[in-house]
Amino acid sequence: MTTAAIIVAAGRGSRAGGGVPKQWRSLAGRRVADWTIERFRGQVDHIVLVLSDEDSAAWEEFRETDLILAAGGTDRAGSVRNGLAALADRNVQRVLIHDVARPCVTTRIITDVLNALETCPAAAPGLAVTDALWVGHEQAVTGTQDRSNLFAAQTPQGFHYDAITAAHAAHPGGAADDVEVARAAGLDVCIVPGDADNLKITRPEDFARAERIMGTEMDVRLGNGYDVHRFGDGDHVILCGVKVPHDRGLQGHSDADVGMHAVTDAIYGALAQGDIGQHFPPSDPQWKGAASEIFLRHAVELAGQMGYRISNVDCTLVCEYPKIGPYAPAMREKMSEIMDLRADQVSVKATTSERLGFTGRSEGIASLATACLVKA
Ligand SMILES: Nc1ccn([C@@H]2O[C@H](COP(=O)(O)OP(=O)(O)OP(=O)(O)O)[C@@H](O)[C@H]2O)c(=O)n1
Ligand SMILES: C[C@](O)(CO)[C@H](O)COP(=O)(O)O
Repeated sequence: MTTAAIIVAAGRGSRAGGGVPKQWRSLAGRRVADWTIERFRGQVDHIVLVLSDEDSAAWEEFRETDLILAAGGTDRAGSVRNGLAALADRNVQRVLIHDVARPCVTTRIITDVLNALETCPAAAPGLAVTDALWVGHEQAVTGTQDRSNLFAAQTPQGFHYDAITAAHAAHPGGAADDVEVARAAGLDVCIVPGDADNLKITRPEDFARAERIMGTEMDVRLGNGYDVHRFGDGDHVILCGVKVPHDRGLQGHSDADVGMHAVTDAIYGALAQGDIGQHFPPSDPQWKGAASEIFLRHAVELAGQMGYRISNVDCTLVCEYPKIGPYAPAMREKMSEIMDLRADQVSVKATTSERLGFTGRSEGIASLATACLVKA
């Protein structure tokens, strides 16, 4: 089952003011769009970002990433249609459509919408209206409105891809959201619980509220990892996923990738979920000679399941030889690919121990790592 998210980000944010469209303004240290994109990483297979032709710097920037880009339409629905078209050859079954202006969306909401799509052709978060509702005219109450069965609509709104694509193609226009488009095509829409914190930044004061939400929910975790492997016979070592020629090999039950083991343990540590030995016991013959990326992928998956995203990882290799510098870029690239991070979120560096101790005598290689995880 292939799942995609379409983040519509082509609006001008006229009600929010501020000189630049709201999605490019800063919120708790990052741009609104960066927060929103981050929320969907690890939750879906593809992310489409719909951008206005006016935002040329964003086109330049995001062209270099794994995001699929699509051009904005003249209204929100037009942007959604272009986002759907950008997925035409990706064999997508489920699609989530989300406002870039809702950066506080939670993993819980995304998961609930996806789970609801198992049984419903469409599903979306709604917030039951709790305030009394009035009808007003010229600052005077002219009537009241029964609030029972009323919901405030939120995003991401989720659909079966073929059904919502057909629904948009058939719709005459003017819909407030994709649920309205889906219902016009006869699709049943299930409501999952929304969240008051999943606000859409619309007016200038919404930035302060979103910052407060970000601030209160910010859960940052650090973990450290340390590992040592002894030199033995061989003509290469595997370090951070890269084969490095050397006149000795590293001994170990798996491929003895001391760097990747330290990074994996740092992630387990941040999650307070033990260490590699607990998850992949050395006594178990199935891990004999195993590629260490199996362990790292497991730790990353566990982080996602627990609702954390990896913000950055820093790994230090301690050895006199082999020289790490020439291989460090490939190591960063390999580990960033495994962890689904950008290369600038992964650091690999090395130091000697001035010929002191077991690393100084070239009896083995040690590695230390730190991982920073943030509640997604
Ligand atoms: N032509 C458009 C219009 C809107 N949107 C997106 O649709 C969402 C709707 O939220 P809204 O608050 O209406 O955004 P804006 O249209 O940017 O805001 P405003 O109406 O204040 O200009 C936003 O993510 C916006 O970027 C879009 O992708 N393409
Ligand atoms: C789709 C939406 O977020 C549902 O609440 C909303 O309708 C889009 O924003 P707008 O202010 O109605 O344009």
